[in-house]
Amino acid sequence: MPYQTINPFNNKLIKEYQTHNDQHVEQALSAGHALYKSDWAQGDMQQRLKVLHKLSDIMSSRVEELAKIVSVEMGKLIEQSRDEVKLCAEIAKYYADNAEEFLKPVPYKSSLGEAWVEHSPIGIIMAVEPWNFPFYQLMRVLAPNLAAGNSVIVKHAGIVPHCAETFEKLVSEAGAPKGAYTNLFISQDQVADIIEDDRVQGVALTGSEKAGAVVAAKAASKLKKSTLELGGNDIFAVLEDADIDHAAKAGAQARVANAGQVCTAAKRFIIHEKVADEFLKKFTEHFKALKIGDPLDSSTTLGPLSSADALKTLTKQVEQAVKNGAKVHVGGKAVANNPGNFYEATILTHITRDNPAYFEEFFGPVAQIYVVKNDEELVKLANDSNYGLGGSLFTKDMKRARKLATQIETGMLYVNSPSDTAPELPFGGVKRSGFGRELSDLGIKEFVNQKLVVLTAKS
Ligand SMILES: NC(=O)c1ccc[n+]([C@@H]2O[C@H](COP(=O)([O-])OP(=O)(O)OC[C@H]3O[C@@H](n4cnc5c(N)ncnc54)[C@H](O)[C@@H]3O)[C@@H](O)[C@H]2O)c1
Ligand SMILES: O=CCCC(=O)O
Repeated sequence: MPYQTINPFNNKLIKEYQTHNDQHVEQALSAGHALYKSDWAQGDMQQRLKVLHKLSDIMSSRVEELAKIVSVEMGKLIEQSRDEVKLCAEIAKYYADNAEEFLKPVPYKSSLGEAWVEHSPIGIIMAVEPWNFPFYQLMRVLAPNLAAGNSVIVKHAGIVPHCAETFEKLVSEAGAPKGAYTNLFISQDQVADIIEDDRVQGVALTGSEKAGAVVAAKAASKLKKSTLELGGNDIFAVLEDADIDHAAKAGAQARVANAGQVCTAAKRFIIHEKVADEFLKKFTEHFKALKIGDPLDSSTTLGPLSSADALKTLTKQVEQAVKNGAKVHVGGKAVANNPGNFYEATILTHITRDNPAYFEEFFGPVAQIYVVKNDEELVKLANDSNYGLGGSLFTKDMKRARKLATQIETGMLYVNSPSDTAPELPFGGVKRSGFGRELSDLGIKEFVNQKLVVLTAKS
């Protein structure tokens, strides 16, 4: 697998990276394991939290430089890249400030004696990460695991090596010792070898269903725990009492942010029939007003897809959807005569259940519109999905919103806002969107030994 930086705005190759061989892999495993056995991991956690504080400060002070690396490498609009870097700094600070509280021993009342559960590190965690948030995905794994005392080895996506290398340098500059965080430019076979190694005790993957199934199966074959953050086909439901101006604007943003390449992007718009025409009209206006261009130009509102392959996949998906009866309301093809990976902001209607598009995740600026008569139909359609990641719901009736939120089968649901993320909120899904949680107190407890100690009456 090549590791290359190609600017998606013009498809110019910027740099190719040398891959790591098995000797490099062994060095990473030895360093990570030695660190896990050392006072760094087993001793006072303050030394680790200090590194996270420093990492947060470094990222906060270098937002512009880091954001530019993201935008050039995978095409994210510069303002969104800045937000990603700031979010990383917030996550590092959040765990620096809260990890001690999260990992303090928890007492249990028991007739057997004084009992508590303490939290200790377990060893090396192998992380496999995607390109769509090339710093944030790394921070979601690094921050809680560094705080907990686990060593992290990362295989990032082949199209974001500059981000991968830069993040490793940032962690090192913040004072993390050798072995705390190692980036490897390796193949899928090497990932499998690492997962097999006894020094590795956990596997975290964010990416596609296909990659998740392979990597989790490998982890399971060696009886190792994994967390999977996979794809989504999130709903964006608009009820008849919603503020339609607000919903249409938020919906457009929720579909096209990061050029639509977000796991929790709004993908299936489910609109109550009484407001469907009004919503579609306003939503379409927002799509038509989008301006494609250089992600580094702050007036651009729709950037390129991350790679030529991503553009090819999305183009095929829309063609296939149309062949199976979907109607193109607006957009519907790659932007003509452009050297970059641009796809038109697209709205599809008339998608029936026998259309493959009904169950597929479209990783790009393509919205699907469905119209329903009532809440029962809404819930049925929302839950008729193999995925269950996030979703959002627009209504003024909070009683109805609470009821619907409970009925919809997802790991996350936002009312009157697009899906969002924050260090203190658990992130993850159900069904084929994966299992386990990142961020918050739940995220830091995925890869720790929750060890019971009992001082019995005989002690
Ligand atoms: N739930 C979440 O938090 C979340 C976040 C971001 C992206 N995603 C999902 O990720 C997908 C898009 O990302 P992608 O196209 O880069 O996904 P991908 O699965 O192709 O790649 C993700 C990572 O897995 C690696 N990989 C792929 N197959 C592998 C294998 N067999 N063994 C080892 N490593 C392997 C890739 O090289 C990359 O590093 C979408 O489905 C999106 O919804 C989910
Ligand atoms: O693509 C997945 C991550 C998106 C998010 O955390 O907001």
